[in-house]
Amino acid sequence: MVFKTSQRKGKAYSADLRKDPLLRFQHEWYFPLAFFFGIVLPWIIPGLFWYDWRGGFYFASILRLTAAHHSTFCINSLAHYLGETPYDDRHSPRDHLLSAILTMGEGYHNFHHQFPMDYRNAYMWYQWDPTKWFIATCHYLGLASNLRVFPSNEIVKGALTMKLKSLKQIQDSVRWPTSPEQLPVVSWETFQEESRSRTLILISGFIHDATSFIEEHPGGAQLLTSNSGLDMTASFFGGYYSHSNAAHNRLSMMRVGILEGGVERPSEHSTPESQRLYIAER
Ligand code: HEM
Repeated sequence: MVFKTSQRKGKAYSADLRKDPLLRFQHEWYFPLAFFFGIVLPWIIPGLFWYDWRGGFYFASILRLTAAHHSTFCINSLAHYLGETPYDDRHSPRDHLLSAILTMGEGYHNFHHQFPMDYRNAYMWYQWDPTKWFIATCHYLGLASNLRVFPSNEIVKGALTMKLKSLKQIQDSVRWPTSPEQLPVVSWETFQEESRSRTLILISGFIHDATSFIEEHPGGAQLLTSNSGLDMTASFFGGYYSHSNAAHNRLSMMRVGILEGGVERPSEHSTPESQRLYIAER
């Protein structure tokens, strides 16, 4: 089972998925399961309970499947065609109310790509995606949990109780990245030592503490933990995977220090010969 990232280099770490017996079962039996649950089951339920075999086949099975597929396909066509790109114009996803409704939750697509963890799917309350309103309501009623919201869950709760906070309060609740002047300059030795007890990743001369992000990393925990104490600048910028602007924003909030000299120091044991061998092995 290989989970490959589309059009970009690098593979997501998927050992955890491969270990899950339910996922393995689904992967191995994908086509029979899709046929049974997508076509047969919705067809036979109206037939067995209401003796409506034709209605079950045409409406519950085929029409429902067609509508579900078309709304899914809208994400890759309409949601990348209609509307504006207010959060990032480097990529093609766009924000539009029509596609927000048709795609059932992915519609404010530009926002969604920039802030994938934010289930509101837009910044201002009047832009909120209809299906995300549903999720937010469930969350507020205690029926959905463990949702991560940027900038803060409180804003969703406030809006739902019709007590919208002022823009000033919203701005205050956002966690801004630490500015370089506030960060300590750290020696290579200290960086190495500290990276043994927590996950510290060096990117563009900044040391980032990714410990609290490990479980959330879409590329897998292992790519962070096994690279603690290393300079991952090239990997982060496309050598392994070209991260989105959203990822760059997340990264800037994890800064804990600046490396003295800015770049990884070559190991004292590193010789031109050993470097050649290392490259050949990989
Ligand atoms: C603290 C540093 C890092 C942060 C904050 C971070 C954040 C993210 C985020 C937000 C994504 C989702 C896609 C996107 O928005 O681009 C992502 C995906 C990914 N990251 Fe990272 N990342 C970090 C370090 C790394 C490193 C060092 C590697 C590789 C050695 C890596 C490999 C990947 C891969 C392969 C994916 C794609 C997963 C997939 O969708 O299949 N990341 N990362």
